[in-house]
Amino acid sequence: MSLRLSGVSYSHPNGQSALQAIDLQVAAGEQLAIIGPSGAGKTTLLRLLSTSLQPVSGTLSLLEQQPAQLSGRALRRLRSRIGLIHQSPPLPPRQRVVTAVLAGRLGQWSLLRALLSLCYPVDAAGARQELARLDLADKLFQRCDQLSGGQLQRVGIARTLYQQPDLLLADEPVSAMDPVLADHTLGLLGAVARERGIPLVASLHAVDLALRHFPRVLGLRDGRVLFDKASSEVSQTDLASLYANDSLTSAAAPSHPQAGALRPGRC
Ligand SMILES: Nc1ncnc2c1ncn2[C@@H]1O[C@H](COP(=O)(O)OP(=O)(O)OP(=O)(O)O)[C@@H](O)[C@H]1O
Repeated sequence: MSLRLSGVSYSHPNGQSALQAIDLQVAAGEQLAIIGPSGAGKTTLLRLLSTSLQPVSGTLSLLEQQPAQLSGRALRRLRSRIGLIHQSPPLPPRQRVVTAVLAGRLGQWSLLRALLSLCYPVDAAGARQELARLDLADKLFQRCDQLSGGQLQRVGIARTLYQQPDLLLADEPVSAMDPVLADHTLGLLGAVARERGIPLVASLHAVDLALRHFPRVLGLRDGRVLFDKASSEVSQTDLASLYANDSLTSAAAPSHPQAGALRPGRC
């Protein structure tokens, strides 16, 4: 099993609980979308899976290793095998796109090669190839601060694909893209994961994209798994329960008599 969580809980340092008793298993080659309302814990879960956070309780196993038990060096090696696509990629504004993409392999290169790559692109052809798959080859030598939000998101994706990870994670990877690009990009991520036989786990706000591109969907609400099933089995009732917002519904109730239609079980 590529990824296994047993009874995993996480609270932020200020005491805010974000995840409670999560059980989850994802096998090599599986593709899972995480959906749920704002604040449900989707980003927190992905940060645990990328080892940037540690569970406060429960056990987490990634690529057959338990991050909590690894030495600093072994943890760095594990991290170099996990690719996380960020909603807003943390790219230095003045950095050239080619350098940003090549940085995907910094964790795998020798110190000398990594330093060289920061000064001079050691594999511009490789970076161009990844960018071309995202229709961005013409931006190879442009600066990151000269790109749109959707273009930056694609540079972040090219960087993670260039990394060639064994576990592919994505946090709202297409939130800044138009519908056609979003569809193309999710199709590409799915195809890459399939070709390489690696797991893909992505959080998405666009439920239609999650259901269309992912065979399995996990609904997260208030830090708990509400459902985890084949996308073909996700019902309108599941979605109504997942996204029910009692405070918005009751706030709207006095002036909008129809607001009751938003309540679970009425859709
Ligand atoms: N750094 C932090 N410190 C304290 N609480 C946090 C922090 N980051 C997130 N939280 C809280 O943890 C919970 C889960 O947040 P998380 O960002 O994982 O949700 P999300 O499902 O990704 O939301 P969104 O869809 O809005 O991005 C929320 O209650 C949030 O307020």
